[in-house]
Amino acid sequence: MAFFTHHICRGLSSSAVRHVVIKNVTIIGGGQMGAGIAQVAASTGHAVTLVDTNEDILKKAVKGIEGNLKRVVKKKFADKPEAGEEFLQKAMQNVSISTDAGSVVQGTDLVVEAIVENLKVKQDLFGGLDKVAPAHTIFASNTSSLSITDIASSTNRLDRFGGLHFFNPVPVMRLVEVIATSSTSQETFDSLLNFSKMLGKTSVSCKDTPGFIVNRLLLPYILDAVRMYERGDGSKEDIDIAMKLGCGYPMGPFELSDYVGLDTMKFIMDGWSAANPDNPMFAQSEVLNKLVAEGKFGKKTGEGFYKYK
Ligand SMILES: CCCCCCCCCCCCC[C@H](O)CC(=O)SCCNC(=O)CCNC(=O)[C@H](O)C(C)(C)COP(=O)(O)OP(=O)(O)OC[C@H]1O[C@@H](n2cnc3c(N)ncnc32)[C@H](O)[C@@H]1OP(=O)(O)O
Ligand SMILES: NC(=O)c1ccc[n+]([C@@H]2O[C@H](COP(=O)([O-])OP(=O)(O)OC[C@H]3O[C@@H](n4cnc5c(N)ncnc54)[C@H](O)[C@@H]3O)[C@@H](O)[C@H]2O)c1
Repeated sequence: MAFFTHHICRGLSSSAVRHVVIKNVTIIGGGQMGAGIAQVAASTGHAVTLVDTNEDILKKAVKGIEGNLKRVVKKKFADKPEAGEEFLQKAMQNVSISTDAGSVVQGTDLVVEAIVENLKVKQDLFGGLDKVAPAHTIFASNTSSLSITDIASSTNRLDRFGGLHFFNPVPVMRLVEVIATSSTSQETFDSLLNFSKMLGKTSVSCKDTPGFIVNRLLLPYILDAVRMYERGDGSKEDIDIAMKLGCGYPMGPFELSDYVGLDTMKFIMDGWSAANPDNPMFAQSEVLNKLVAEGKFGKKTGEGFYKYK
């Protein structure tokens, strides 16, 4: 059940701002990102329903969440095992799963979508949910590269629609980009900011511009690394080592691409290429296309630029 709260918003000189307090969250997509968002939301006291079309993926996601939380408990509650066990039980009790998004959104305050990076698929999902979700329910997409305005256009709740862009792995990465379109209401935006804060994340505000902040800068970097490799200017191993040791990045661009998922990378790349057909930066990458065609999506399939088996 949602309720509203008033608070004084810093920077808005004592104007009262309302936000929906989010308790019940539906997360759609039980892959890497959806499972990570579910883990963080459940362990911060939210009632979470994780939805996927594939039941096996949901079972795997729940197993993964439990495994990750056990690692957290072992570390954080090293000298308080009982409190750790209680934390784990409570967090796991907060997670339920479903393959029927339409039925579970009926009691939800927030839908966070983390499904495949495809505009039409996201629009179809939200268009359907818009017809059955309560009026107060806020919709948010975790898209990496698509326009939130375009995704929201399949609904009649443009004022209650925004972007929540999490980073992978969600339990570790501290940032959330909160995206407002020109139609997102202040109340929705404040609700999304507050939700990010409740998850323990630091948020930055972004306009609905391509790639928001992080990916607008990350995409040319990764693309340039791939072009260097394709030209034979450096091996992927050397480029990765160079960026880790030369810049202090935790992963090099090829390790990061494998970690994000080359299928997702290709969806992003194809979208930007279609939107900017004359920009040589977005010309097709033969190496990426070949790996994806071979089903080598990176860490999640056991092979991408590198082998993980
Ligand atoms: C290729 C063709 C070109 C195509 C062009 C398209 C380009 C598009 C570019 C955009 C991609 C966008 C993707 C997305 O929208 C945005 C992103 O998410 S970008 C990715 C951001 N993430 C990163 O940059 C991650 C960088 N890596 C790291 O920070 C670290 O390597 C790591 C993943 C945290 C792992 O750290 P390590 O030290 O190596 O390993 P440990 O195992 O010791 O872990 C440290 C610490 O973290 C905990 N942990 C690790 N993984 C998880 C997990 N999955 N869940 C929960 N916890 C995890 C682990 O337990 C350790 O905890 P501690 O013991 O320290 O408490
Ligand atoms: N991988 C990353 O590093 C990363 C980081 C930030 C944002 N994102 C974005 O998050 C989204 C998900 O990425 P991911 O890496 O978790 O992908 P993933 O492939 O790991 O998971 C996607 C899941 O969505 C499910 N799915 C597909 N269509 C569905 C539908 N209609 N209804 C319910 N479930 C459906 C699939 O079965 C799959 O389990 C994408 O939009 C991606 O761009 C990814």
